Amino acid sequence: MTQTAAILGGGVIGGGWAARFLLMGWDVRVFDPDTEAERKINEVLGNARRSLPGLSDTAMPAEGALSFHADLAEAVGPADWIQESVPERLQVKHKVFAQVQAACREDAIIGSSTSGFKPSELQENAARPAQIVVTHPFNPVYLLPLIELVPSPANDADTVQKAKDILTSIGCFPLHVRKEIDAHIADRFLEAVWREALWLIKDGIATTEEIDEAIRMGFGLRWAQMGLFETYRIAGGEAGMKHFIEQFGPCLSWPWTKLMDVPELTDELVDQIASQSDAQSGMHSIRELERIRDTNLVAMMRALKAQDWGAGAVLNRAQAAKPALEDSALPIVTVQRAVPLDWTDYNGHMNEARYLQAFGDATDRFMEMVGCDADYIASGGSYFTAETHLRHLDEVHAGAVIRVETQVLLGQGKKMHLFHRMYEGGRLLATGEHMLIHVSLETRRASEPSATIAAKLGEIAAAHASLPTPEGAGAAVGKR
Ligand SMILES: NC(=O)C1=CN([C@@H]2O[C@H](COP(=O)(O)OP(=O)(O)OC[C@H]3O[C@@H](n4cnc5c(N)ncnc54)[C@H](O)[C@@H]3O)[C@@H](O)[C@H]2O)C=CC1
Ligand SMILES: C[N+](C)(C)CC(=O)CC(=O)[O-]
Repeated sequence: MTQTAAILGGGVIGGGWAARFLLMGWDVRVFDPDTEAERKINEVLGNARRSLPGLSDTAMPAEGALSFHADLAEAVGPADWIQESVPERLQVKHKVFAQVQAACREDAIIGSSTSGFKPSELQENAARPAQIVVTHPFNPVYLLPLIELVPSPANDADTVQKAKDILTSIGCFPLHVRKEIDAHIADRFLEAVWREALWLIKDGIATTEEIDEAIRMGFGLRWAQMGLFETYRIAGGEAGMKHFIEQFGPCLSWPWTKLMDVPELTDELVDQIASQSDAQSGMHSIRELERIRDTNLVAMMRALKAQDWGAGAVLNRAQAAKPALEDSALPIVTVQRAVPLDWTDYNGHMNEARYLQAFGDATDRFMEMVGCDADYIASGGSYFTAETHLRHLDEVHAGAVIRVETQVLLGQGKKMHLFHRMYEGGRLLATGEHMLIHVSLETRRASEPSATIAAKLGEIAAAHASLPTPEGAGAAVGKR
C-alpha cells in the first residue's frame, strides 16, 4: 500500500523532503501558507527528477501523488510520516506541533528538520512528546543520504527503530545521535568552519571565493570520502593516529583559531560578504547553481558507488534491497533504470557511448541468467564480445527510465548472438546487435561453454525462435 508523508513548510528543506518521498513512491501532502510554495516545490522537484533516479542501477518505484492543502489538519490527517520544516523559531515549531497532534494519527512519526534545537525542547508541552523526533537533513535532501536522527529520553526504542527503517527505505542514512545536544553533530562542525571563515573575511585575509577554493581543491574532497579521523590516521603515516596527535595536537592550543568568537555581523561585513559572493557566483541563478551542484554530487556519489564506499555504499545497499528483474518475460527485460546525469553530454542528451554501456549491462545480466555468473567466470570460462552493431534511433534525457529487452537470435556451441532493444515507455530509442564467443580465460581462445550454460542458452534460444526476427537485425551502417 502506498505510504503518505505530510510536509509542513515547503521552503528549501521541505521542498527537498517532498521530492525524496515522492520519487521513492510515497504520496506527499504539503501545507505551507506561502502562496509561492507550489511553484518553488515544483521547481525543486524538476531538479530532483533530473538527478536522483540515475543514482540507482535499477528503476525506482513509480512516483507518488503530490497534493497541496490550504489546511494543516487536512494535510496531516492520513499521514504515516509528518516532516516539519518550518522556520527555525521554537515558538513557531511548538505552535505547529500542537496543531499537528490535534489532527494526526497517533502512530505517525513526526520528524523535525531543526538544525539546532534538541528534541526535548521541541517536545515541551506536546500532547504526545514520544511521537516527535529530530530528523535533521542536509541540502539537497533528495540527494544527500545523511539524516541526524536525534531522540530524547521521551522517545521509546520502537519509535526510533521505526523512524530508522522508514528513513532507510527512502534511501537515507539515519545517523542515530545517542545523546541530544544543541546543533546535533554535523552542524557543530559546519558552524565552527563558518565562524572561522567569517573572521578570515573580516580580517581581510581571504575572500569568499578564496575560502571556497581552499575547501574544494583540498580537504573538501578528502572529507567526502573518509571524513576526519580516517583521513588523519593516514596523515600520521605508518606511526598512525597516536603520532599524528603528538605532532599536531599541541597546535590546537595555539591562538590560531577564534572558534567561539563570532565577528559582529555589521552591515558593512554583511555587504562585504554579499558583494564578494555576487562577484563569485552571481552570474548563475539559484536554480542553475542547484543543477551544477547536483550534477557534481551525482558524479561523485556514482564514483563512490563504484568503490562501494561511504555514500556510495549506502546507495548500493538501498539497491540490493530492491526486487530483481523478472526473468520469464519474452523478450527478456535485462535493464530497467533511469539515465544518470553523468551519462548526458554537451548535446543535452544521453551520450552515444552510454547506449553501449546500457547494452553491455544487458549482456552481462543475460550472461548471469544463463549461468555465466561470477563463480563461473572465476572457474575460467566467460564470453567475449566479437562484434557489435548499434542503431541510435531517438534521444533520451537524464532521469528518463529506459528498459532494454533482449532477444536471443542464436545460442549454439560457442556462439551467443543477442539483439537488444532499448525503450523509454513504448518509444524505441536504440537497438544493439552483438555476437559473443565463449572463451577460456586461461588460453584466451574460443572454447565450448559448460553443459549447464549450453542447455540454458539453448532453452531460451528455442523459446525466442517463435518471436519475429527484429527489424534491423543484420543491418549494416547505411543499409537502413
Ligand atoms: N536551509 C538549510 O540549509 C537547512 C535548514 N534546515 C532546517 O529546516 C527548517 C526549515 O528551513 P528552510 O527550509 O531553510 O527555511 P525556508 O525559509 O526556506 O522555508 C520555511 C518554510 O516554512 C513556511 N512556513 C512558515 N510558517 C509555517 C507554518 N506555520 N506552517 C507551515 N509552513 C510554514 C514558510 O512559508 C517557508 O516556505 C529549519 O528548521 C532549518 O533549521 C535543516 C537543514 C538544512
Ligand atoms: C545552515 N544550516 C545550519 C541550516 C545547515 C544545516 O542544517 C545542514 C546543511 O544542509 O548544511
